[in-house]
Amino acid sequence: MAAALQTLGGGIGITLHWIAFTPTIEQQATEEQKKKWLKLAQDVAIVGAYAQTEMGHGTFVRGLETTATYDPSTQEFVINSPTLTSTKWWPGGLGKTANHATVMAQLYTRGKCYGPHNFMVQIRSLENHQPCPGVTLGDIGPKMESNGNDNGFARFDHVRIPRENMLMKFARVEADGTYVQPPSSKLAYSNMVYLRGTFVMSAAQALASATTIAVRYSCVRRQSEMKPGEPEPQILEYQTQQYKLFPQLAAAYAFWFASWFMTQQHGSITGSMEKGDMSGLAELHALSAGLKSYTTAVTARGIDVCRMACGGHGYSHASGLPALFGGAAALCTAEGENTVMMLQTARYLVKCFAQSQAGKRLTGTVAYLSAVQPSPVAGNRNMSDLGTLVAAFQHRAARMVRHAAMQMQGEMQKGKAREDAWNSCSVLLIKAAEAHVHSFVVRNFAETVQTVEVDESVRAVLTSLCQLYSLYGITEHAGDFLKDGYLTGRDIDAASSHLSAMLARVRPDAVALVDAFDLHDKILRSVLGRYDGRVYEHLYEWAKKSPLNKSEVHESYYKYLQPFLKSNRAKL
Ligand SMILES: CCCCCCCC/C=C\CCCCCCCCCCCCCCCC(=O)SCCNC(=O)CCNC(=O)[C@H](O)C(C)(C)COP(=O)(O)OP(=O)(O)OC[C@H]1O[C@@H](n2cnc3c(N)ncnc32)[C@H](O)[C@@H]1OP(=O)(O)O
Ligand SMILES: Cc1cc2nc3c(=O)[nH]c(=O)nc-3n(C[C@H](O)[C@H](O)[C@H](O)COP(=O)(O)OP(=O)(O)OC[C@H]3O[C@@H](n4cnc5c(N)ncnc54)[C@H](O)[C@@H]3O)c2cc1C
Repeated sequence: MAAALQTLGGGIGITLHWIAFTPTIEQQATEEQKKKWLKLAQDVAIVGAYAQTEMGHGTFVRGLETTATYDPSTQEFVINSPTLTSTKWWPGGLGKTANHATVMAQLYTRGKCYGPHNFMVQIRSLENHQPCPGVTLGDIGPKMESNGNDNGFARFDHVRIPRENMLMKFARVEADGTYVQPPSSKLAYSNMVYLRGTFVMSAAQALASATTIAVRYSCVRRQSEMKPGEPEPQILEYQTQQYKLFPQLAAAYAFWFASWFMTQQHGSITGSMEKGDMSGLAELHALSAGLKSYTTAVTARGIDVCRMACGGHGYSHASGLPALFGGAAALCTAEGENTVMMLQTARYLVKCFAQSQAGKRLTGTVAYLSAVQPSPVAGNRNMSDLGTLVAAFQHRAARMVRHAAMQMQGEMQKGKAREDAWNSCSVLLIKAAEAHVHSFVVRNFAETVQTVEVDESVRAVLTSLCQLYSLYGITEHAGDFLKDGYLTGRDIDAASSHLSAMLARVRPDAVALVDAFDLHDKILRSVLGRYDGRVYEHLYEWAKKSPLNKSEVHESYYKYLQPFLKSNRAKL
């Protein structure tokens, strides 16, 4: 249904109805409110947008300008866009599709502001789809990609909604205007944590799609001579092609397994929160923010590597890769801009580091920060052993977290305010947080391949993929591992040669590994990645359907080229 609506004809965007609007009702509405709106949303009897971001603010939620002012005399909230920059801007489906929106607005009652809260607002008539009184709507215009989705704008001119339209599972406003505090002010942000977690799977799926396309095409495409006089080889026989694609393939599996962990963590921690135990919220926020940032950034870069590995045809929309890249690029900005998200993870790590310095035993994804020895133990390590590789990534992350935190402490000891010290160390903090997430992904990958219930021959292939992913990470970031002598130059050389061996080891299983994603041609939408491998015939058919080929001589010839040529000839 959603796909049909989305493809029916540009301008219909129902994605956010499913991934943001409906989950917000599920997570932030009272049972009473769910009875009123949840089934309507699930049955698509209403279509919703998640309207949080404004023209002037996306990252800084506490800086949002839209207001929801409680009027006890009528028991209503007045939703208002006081400035141009308060115009809601970007929400998917807001421009032309949605007739409802959850609107994030600064809640005012009894003259006091209680910060951002979510409100259900009907924005279009259910009869004729015209904007409701006081509501101005529109599409924000063409974007880098996903132009079938009507990301829109909305302005509210003192629009009145019933008190009951404030999503009140956590915080409440009583009929007389009394504000009732939530267990945590951050619970209003809970759907962002959820959505960031789902982005890890979106990233895995996007990278799985791109590697499926590029690996399959690399088996169809033959180019050049590896040895004089021999037939042109499949381009996947070139080690450089394997070095481009197999680390991305390994990352797709790594992120797929990380998303399993994220989903399990989200379920267990939100389950505890339902019972009033908020202790897991900070770790859940840090993990979802870090994983979202890390996986989407690696995926966007990885898709472009796959695009380039397909040569000219990779640059054609026939490959499906430019669209995938555009989508994945969106994931780097949407749902929490990647830098800001990684800084959130860094904030948590600095806090945990201080706690471990004070003697607290750390648990969860940061437990290793307490356990890792500060002094490196150099020596000839077995760089093909997964345990050795995991330990190396954890040592690197612990060292970088410690270094960033100590730098910050040093800045504050010099008299800098905490915020200034934070800002002047934020590049170090970002790198430390990235190393932390990278070590989590490696550890989780290793634990998954060792425990997942599969045939031993499959486990062997997955283990090689995990070694490849880890060795690639070590060789790409060698300096981090060499810095304190934890790894030696000989270790790095050993890692490089093991990596080369893993490329050759994975080669025979590469097609099976991408086929295992089980991505139908209809999902891949790629001539290069077709399951039947009949690329060239379908590339020609695809090109012939280009709108430019509707006429043999395009109208632009008569309008522009012909007079231009004629005038130039007349000058000869
Ligand atoms: C095999 C099957 C395959 C099938 C398919 C295959 C094919 C598919 C192929 C590809 C698919 C994918 C590719 C294509 C995709 C194309 C689609 C394009 C995208 C579509 C989707 C877009 C959706 C986007 C929706 C949105 O963007 S909604 C708006 C999102 N906005 C944000 O996220 C705002 C970010 N900002 C913030 O969250 C906050 O402002 C801040 C940055 C966190 C700062 O907040 P604040 O100032 O209040 O906090 P701090 O002062 O920094 O910290 C105070 C303490 O609060 C804690 N904190 C902060 N936030 C949270 C939180 N959320 N939860 C808990 N705690 C939080 C913080 O840790 C501090 O705690 P302390 O203890 O340290 O004090
Ligand atoms: C495809 C797409 C779909 C979207 N869908 C929705 C939707 O459905 N609903 C919705 O509400 N929103 C949506 N958004 C908006 C999205 O959530 C915001 O764009 C995103 O949160 C980033 O905020 P911003 O645009 O204000 O960027 P900014 O925060 O202005 O980022 C600009 C730069 O400032 C930097 N920066 C900002 N703050 C800090 C800081 N504290 N420290 C260091 N650097 C900082 C950033 O790192 C970045 O480099 C969508 C966006 C896109 C691209």
